[in-house]
Amino acid sequence: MKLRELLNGVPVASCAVDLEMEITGVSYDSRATQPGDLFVAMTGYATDGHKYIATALEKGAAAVLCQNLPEGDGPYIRTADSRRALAVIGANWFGHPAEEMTMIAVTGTCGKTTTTYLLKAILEQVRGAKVGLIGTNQNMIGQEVIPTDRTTPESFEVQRLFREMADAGCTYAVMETSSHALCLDRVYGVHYAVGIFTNLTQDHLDFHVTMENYCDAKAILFRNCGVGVVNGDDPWTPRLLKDATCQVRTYGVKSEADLRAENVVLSADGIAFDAVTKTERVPIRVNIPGGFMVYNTLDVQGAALALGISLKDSAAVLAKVPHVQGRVEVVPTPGKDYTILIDYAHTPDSMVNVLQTVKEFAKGRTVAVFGCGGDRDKTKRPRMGKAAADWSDFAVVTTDNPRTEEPAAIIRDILPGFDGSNTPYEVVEDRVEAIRWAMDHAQKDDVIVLCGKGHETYQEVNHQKFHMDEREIVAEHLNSGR
Ligand SMILES: CC(=O)N[C@H]1[C@@H](OP(=O)(O)OP(=O)(O)OC[C@H]2O[C@@H](n3ccc(=O)[nH]c3=O)[C@H](O)[C@@H]2O)O[C@H](CO)[C@@H](O)[C@@H]1O[C@H](C)C(=O)N[C@@H](C)C(=O)N[C@H](CCC(=O)O)C(=O)O
Ligand SMILES: Nc1ncnc2c1ncn2[C@@H]1O[C@H](COP(=O)(O)OP(=O)(O)OP(=O)(O)O)[C@@H](O)[C@H]1O
Ligand SMILES: N[C@H](CCC[C@H](N)C(=O)O)C(=O)O
Ligand SMILES: [Mg+2]
Repeated sequence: MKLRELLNGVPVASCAVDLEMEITGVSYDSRATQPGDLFVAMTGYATDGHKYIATALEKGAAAVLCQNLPEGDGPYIRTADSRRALAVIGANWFGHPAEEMTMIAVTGTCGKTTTTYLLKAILEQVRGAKVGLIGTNQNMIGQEVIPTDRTTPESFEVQRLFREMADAGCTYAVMETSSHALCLDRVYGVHYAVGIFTNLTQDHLDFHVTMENYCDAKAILFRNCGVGVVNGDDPWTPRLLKDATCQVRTYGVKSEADLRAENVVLSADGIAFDAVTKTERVPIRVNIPGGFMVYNTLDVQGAALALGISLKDSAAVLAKVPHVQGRVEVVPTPGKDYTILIDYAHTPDSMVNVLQTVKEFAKGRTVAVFGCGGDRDKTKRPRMGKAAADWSDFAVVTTDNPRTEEPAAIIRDILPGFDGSNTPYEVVEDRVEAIRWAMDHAQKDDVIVLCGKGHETYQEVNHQKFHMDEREIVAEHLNSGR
């Protein structure tokens, strides 16, 4: 593609390159640069892409787009914001694939992954559509699974995925847009037909610093969508919508929302309620337990309504939808008189939610096995400790993904959450041993909740991922005769 076409829409401050030059690829990481590429240098949080301009040129980059011009002459193009430019370049390179599909984005602290799966099922079954999905567990093109490392990939990869989806015949793309993604322009320039807001509770304050900033990052979505389907019960919603440019449809249980849940019945194996709008009342049943699932169901049905799908049609799909991997997932424990659940609760609010749900229905004790991620918001650690202290009968405090931190130091941050509580706990640093410990000490009718890892089948230590699948650990321990 000609450089001129690739830079269409990118504000260029200075340019020392012939714009008619043919560019054969785009890279933003010098380790992946190929001859003929446009290398985009971005200032980062760990390092600065500008430091790698020389390496990229040595590897054959044809031109460099940057924010700060290096000294001396070179094939340099300067722009004010290279991260934002990368998003525009991605859309140009892949031929604006998002414009070929109906785009739906989900943001919020909890419930994004769950919401995307439920909505994908509805679009497939009601519309008979092929649907693309981008999110934490995996990316999908119809039923084809593409593994992922992050909730929302870098802008260029997002655009690549959109292209693959559109070429494969997807007419809808449903995606999670994390607050990092919105803040770091990973979806800059993408216009969504529908944007969904689930809720806002504490997470990622290492990055956003304040809850207000965190909310304002999520708010970006509502300046880039046609209809905003938002949680009317969430205290952050008014701030979220302050500068919104979309139509707004609210859902909720407590508020006078456009779509409401009435007569809510929670049980150990699911939820039921009446979905109520101004004009109709439709009974809903979903076989996934948890009070929070009422909200996840309402936001999905609100989005489906905005896309022209009736409550009755979405209800029929929701009645049969399977659980989402790693979200309130039951692990088989044949022959045992206790239950084990895997759940992705890794924030204070999600821990309260899942433990509260379990406590309501468990005949025996609710046992929480949990740790906290390293290189993430440290202030959520004691609050996750408090969630376990408040909502479990016994806790096993262990490791999550320590990343570059000392596991013992992370655990030290968690334990003050138990101050003033009578809830007993045991510290077992090694997560495999912690799971075995909980199983060995299980009492009749206990429900052991393995919090935090959900679908993850690895543990990340010092930039390296080691295989660790909680389902396998449980099965192996049972097979070992314990
Ligand atoms: C805080 C954050 O999100 N950082 C992301 C950001 O990194 P960064 O800008 O700090 O990059 P950097 O490492 O400083 O490097 C700067 C530039 O130099 C380049 N470089 C670097 C080294 C080199 O040898 N050559 C080179 O060219 C890098 O490619 C980059 O372009 O851009 C990088 C490129 O896309 C991402 O890999 C990186 O994600 C890191 C790994 C990360 O952990 N992100 C997490 C926090 C995240 O994004 N999480 C959200 C939320 C999850 C949820 O709640 O669901 C997500 O969407 O997954
Ligand atoms: N609507 C909700 N409100 C509060 N907690 C929820 C809600 N939905 C799910 N949860 C809890 O949060 C956990 C994560 O759910 P899910 O993966 O759907 O959220 P997410 O927003 O995609 O998370 P992430 O930020 O990691 O991508 C679940 O395992 C459950 O414990
Ligand atoms: N998307 C979240 C996932 C956290 C999962 C948990 N297992 C952890 O490592 O803290 C994050 O990157 O903060
Ligand atoms: Mg997710």
